[in-house]
Amino acid sequence: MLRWMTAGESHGPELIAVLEGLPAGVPVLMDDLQGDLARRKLGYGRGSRMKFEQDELHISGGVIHGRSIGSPIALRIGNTEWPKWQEVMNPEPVEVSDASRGRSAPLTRPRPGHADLVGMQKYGFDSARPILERASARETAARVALGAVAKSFLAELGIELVSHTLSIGPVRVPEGRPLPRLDDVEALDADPLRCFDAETSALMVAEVDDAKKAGDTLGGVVEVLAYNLPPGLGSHVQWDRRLDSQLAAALMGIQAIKGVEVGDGFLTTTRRGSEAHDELHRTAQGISRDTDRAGGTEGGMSTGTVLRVRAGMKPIATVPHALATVDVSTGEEASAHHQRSDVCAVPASGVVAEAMVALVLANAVLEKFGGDSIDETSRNVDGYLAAIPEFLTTTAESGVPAARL
Ligand SMILES: Cc1cc2nc3c(=O)[nH]c(=O)nc-3n(C[C@H](O)[C@H](O)[C@H](O)COP(=O)(O)O)c2cc1C
Ligand SMILES: C=C(O[C@@H]1CC(C(=O)O)=C[C@@H](OP(=O)(O)O)[C@H]1O)C(=O)O
Repeated sequence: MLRWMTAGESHGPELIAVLEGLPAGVPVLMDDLQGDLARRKLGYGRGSRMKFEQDELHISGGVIHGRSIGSPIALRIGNTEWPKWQEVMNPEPVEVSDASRGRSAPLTRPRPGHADLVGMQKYGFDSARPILERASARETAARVALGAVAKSFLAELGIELVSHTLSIGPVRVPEGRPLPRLDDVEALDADPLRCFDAETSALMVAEVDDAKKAGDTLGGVVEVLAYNLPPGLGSHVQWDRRLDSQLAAALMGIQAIKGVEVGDGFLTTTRRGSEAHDELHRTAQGISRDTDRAGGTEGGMSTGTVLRVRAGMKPIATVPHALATVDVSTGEEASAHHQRSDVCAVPASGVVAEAMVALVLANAVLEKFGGDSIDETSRNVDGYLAAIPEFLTTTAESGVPAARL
């Protein structure tokens, strides 16, 4: 079983991440992890902090000479902005100097849509600072670094993940466009919105510009695809062993994600049964499906076709044209606090969603196949696949997916 956890505050000295249960022999390379951390900072519409803050990655445990050794992987991501925050966020009781006094002023005008108000009620604070520090999506850097490790494990087994942006606000990729594959990732990352359709991407840029000009923010939908999964990850026998339930929980666990769909999701509910499922056909290579409506799971198990999951992000809560709130220090109506923020962080959420899907899939692979070394896991996968009779095998190209929302 794979377990992971993160710690650290948005303006603290560093983020910490631990991944336990990874077999030995998995490549864990600084370049790969840094590469994904850099991808998470991409995207048109992000705020100024993405430009000046660096992710200072350290591998503190579990890796020797670029390969995992079976012990917990420990990662540390330093916040390069820490010097500015070390008085305000110091774990020791310290005197706050005049230079830091503005930053340490109590935040008493909670932002609707963020964790501020309910966090203050629940944890007994009269300032939103201790709440927003951990509620902030800065924490997703730690999860992306862990996800890069999980992706490396999956890649050793031939499993590949791609994430992309399907919509920003009302601007959507048109129905039916063939979806991106691993070869397209470089082009996707080069696109300002991580959208594979150039025409739609240009409209998305215009939408972000328009929202920014209006002092407003945007949400949208991202999709993660996983290619070359074996059939049978997850299980139908218990609610929490279903692969789709684990994917949904992991995606909903990303800040600001408010909906998850597997395959055609809610669209499926509008169809009749005769048009809702993926019919099976016999071919020379085994069993194939002409459609991919289910998105690669049936009965809570991977079917061996392409996995397709989507996550819907609400618009950023720190709206520059500040929302109405109540100042909790006076009880008076006020405008919510705002200094700076992203206009749109949907492309970054795609990279985070990819990391979360990678962690869930890596866990599901280990649950099914075990292995204390990557060679052992790999042998177990091969043995399982070889034992499936040819007439029951799902062909790799079954149900090639196309864009749908
Ligand atoms: C990558 C990413 C970047 C975000 N950037 C901001 C931001 O700059 N300002 C903001 O108010 N919220 C931002 N958010 C969203 C907040 O973290 C989120 O609204 C907050 O945690 C409350 O959402 P919840 O109700 O889903 O927890 C971002 C979310 C993600 C995933
Ligand atoms: C720091 C990151 O995202 C932050 C997520 C975030 C929020 O409220 O979630 C608010 C912003 O931080 P600040 O309020 O300091 O400008 C974003 O920059 C990051 O993604 O690395």
